[in-house]
Amino acid sequence: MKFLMKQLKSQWLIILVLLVSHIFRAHFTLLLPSYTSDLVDVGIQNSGFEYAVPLAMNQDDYAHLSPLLSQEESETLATHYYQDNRGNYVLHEAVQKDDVQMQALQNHLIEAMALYQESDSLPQEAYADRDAAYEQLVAYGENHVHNLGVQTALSFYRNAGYNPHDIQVRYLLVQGSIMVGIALITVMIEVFAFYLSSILGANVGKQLRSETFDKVLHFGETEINQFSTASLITRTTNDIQQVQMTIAIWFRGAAYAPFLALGGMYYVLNTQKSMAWILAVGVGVVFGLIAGLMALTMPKYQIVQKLFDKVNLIAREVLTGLQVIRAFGRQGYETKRFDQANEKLQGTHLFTGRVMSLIGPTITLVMDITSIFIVWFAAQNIASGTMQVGDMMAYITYSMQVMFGFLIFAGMSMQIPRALISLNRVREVIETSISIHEPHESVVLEDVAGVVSFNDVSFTFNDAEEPSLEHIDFTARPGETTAIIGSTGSGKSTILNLLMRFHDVSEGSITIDGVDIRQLSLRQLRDLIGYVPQRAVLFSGTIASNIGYGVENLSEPELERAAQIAHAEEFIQGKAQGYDAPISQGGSNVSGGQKQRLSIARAIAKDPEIYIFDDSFSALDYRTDRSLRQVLKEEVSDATLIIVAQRISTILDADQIIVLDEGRVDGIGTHEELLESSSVYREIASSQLSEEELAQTSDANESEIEMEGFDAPKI
Ligand SMILES: Nc1ncnc2c1ncn2[C@@H]1O[C@H](COP(=O)(O)OP(=O)(O)OP(=O)(O)O)[C@@H](O)[C@H]1O
Repeated sequence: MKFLMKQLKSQWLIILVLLVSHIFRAHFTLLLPSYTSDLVDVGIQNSGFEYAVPLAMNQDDYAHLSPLLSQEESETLATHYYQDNRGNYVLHEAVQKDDVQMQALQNHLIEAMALYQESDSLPQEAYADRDAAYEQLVAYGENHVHNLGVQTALSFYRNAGYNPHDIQVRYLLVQGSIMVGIALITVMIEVFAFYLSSILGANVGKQLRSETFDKVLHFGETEINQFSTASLITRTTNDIQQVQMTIAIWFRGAAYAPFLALGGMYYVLNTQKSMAWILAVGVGVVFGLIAGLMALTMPKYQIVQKLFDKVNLIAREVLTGLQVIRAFGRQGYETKRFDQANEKLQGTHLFTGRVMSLIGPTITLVMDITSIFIVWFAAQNIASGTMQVGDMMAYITYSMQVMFGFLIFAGMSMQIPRALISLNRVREVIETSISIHEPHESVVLEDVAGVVSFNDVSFTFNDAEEPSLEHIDFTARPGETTAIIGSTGSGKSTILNLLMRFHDVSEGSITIDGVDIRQLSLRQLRDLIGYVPQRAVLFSGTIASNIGYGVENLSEPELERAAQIAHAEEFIQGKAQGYDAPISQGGSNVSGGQKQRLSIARAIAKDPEIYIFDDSFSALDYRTDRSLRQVLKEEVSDATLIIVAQRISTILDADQIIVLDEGRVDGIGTHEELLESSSVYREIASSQLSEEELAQTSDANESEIEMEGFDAPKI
């Protein structure tokens, strides 16, 4: 939650505007039912007559009304009406158009106007005792009194020779236009709120994506392994998408619902308090239903996310290993494995889907039953004169809006736990503490020579029990080639990864020109090194963009030089577009050897002080391997070369060879020295070279095993 708040904090302005627009939207939405009520009660039932005030009356009616009027009321009539040429008493236009004056006049005349309707049924004595008679009328409710008054005004108007139809049409038109206006404003606010909530979701999504991406870019191997690449991809895509969608939907609907529900309740309580219990029961039942559904589905939603991970994992594994699966004829097995995971996911989805499909009809039923109760009790109130038909209609609408508000709020809030699971997965990535730290105060190396020293270095992986490297001690000097050889899993790549600070040493230290690499900024350390990984990685773009990846604005001659040294020029020139030939994602449109050459050219283009090659030559044929190293040595004669290799022929001419055996140094020396001193080295050498070659190489005459007739390219 704290994390969510932090993400939302930066969006406070959008949230504020959204909430304000929701308040306006609820306000306008809640205005409509009372207009509908007026349309029925005034517009239809009372022919558009809003006030119990005669707009006009003939002399007879005036005479009949007079005995019911007090002295003061008679004076009021006299001042507000004038006599037209037919002798009718007509209300002044200005008063007719002024609601305040009409209301005041109505307050003044209502008693007489209401009693007038009843005058035929009232005994003469009661007629004379106006107060007592009026009290009898009020007992039926104010609505009843008002209706009687309006009926009097209406009949006076007719008797005076006017047609009330015009007034009714005018009233319906005005009210209708206002209602259309309100509806339009509501729609506009709604569209605006939709737009804002989408922006809000998209902003938070973008924020999370860039925070995750930035974080992952700083991850060391340890953190990558902790999450796995597949999971990191799901977290940056699917999980963030889930959070983004929930935020957009929640702020669009759920944030609006309380305003609608509370506003509706206010109107309900203001109209008919006595019937509020029906609504309370309805809302209670809706809440009970939703709580029950949540209890049923929520645990399943948690499972869905995990099952989704599983399906993702299998899908990724299958897609990346498609060739192997086909080669080993394991399609059937993989299909079954995928189907199992997929069916589990489908089963869980079906369960939640079925439960959710119940929600609509059940809630509609509850709402309908509530409406029936409202109509039942309202009918009694209408009969007793305390309520009008239009009021009942408005009451039903308000009640439905209240229930709907609660429903939307609860229904949409059900999405939150799901989104929180996703948000938590994203938070884990963003809040992971990175094991490789920048130094507090970095040392800046100048005039770097490139002397790399491993000083009694040991290293244990986080999740491993045994150390992968123990007491590694050697120095690689500029102008020299240091080779590292050893069996699979002996720790060769780990040594290079420690030098790149993909991991930090557990014990001992690694220095460059005597400075601990942990004191150098990561930027400077990695700028000093040209790294060629074991598996060449290319990026989508062109050949030129891949070679120039580590350098800004690489000049054309530099680009060509790097390609020449890496022996990539020939195949580049063979392409119609040359250096501008496209490279597809992951370099899938070039061969393994070509990929490796481009990867080597990329390191050379950086012109670094230290080169590290992690078994980078094994994808090259023997000839190219030899020639490339020869040219490289000539061209970058001042640099420190560290080469990890599996092939003895690759390292025969190295100035020093470090033999690794199960994470320990078994021997350091030249080829000839090691043949003498290291049994491990001898074993590797004898497994790869013939007796003859061994004898030759031990005479330090490696050139004799060179391929004949091969010329290195001229640089
Ligand atoms: N992320 C890891 N977590 C735990 N152990 C690891 C991890 N990566 C490598 N190891 C272990 O560390 C040891 C050294 O691995 P490393 O990759 O350095 O060997 P290598 O000599 O480069 O092997 P190869 O020649 O096959 O590439 C191995 O025993 C390996 O199982």
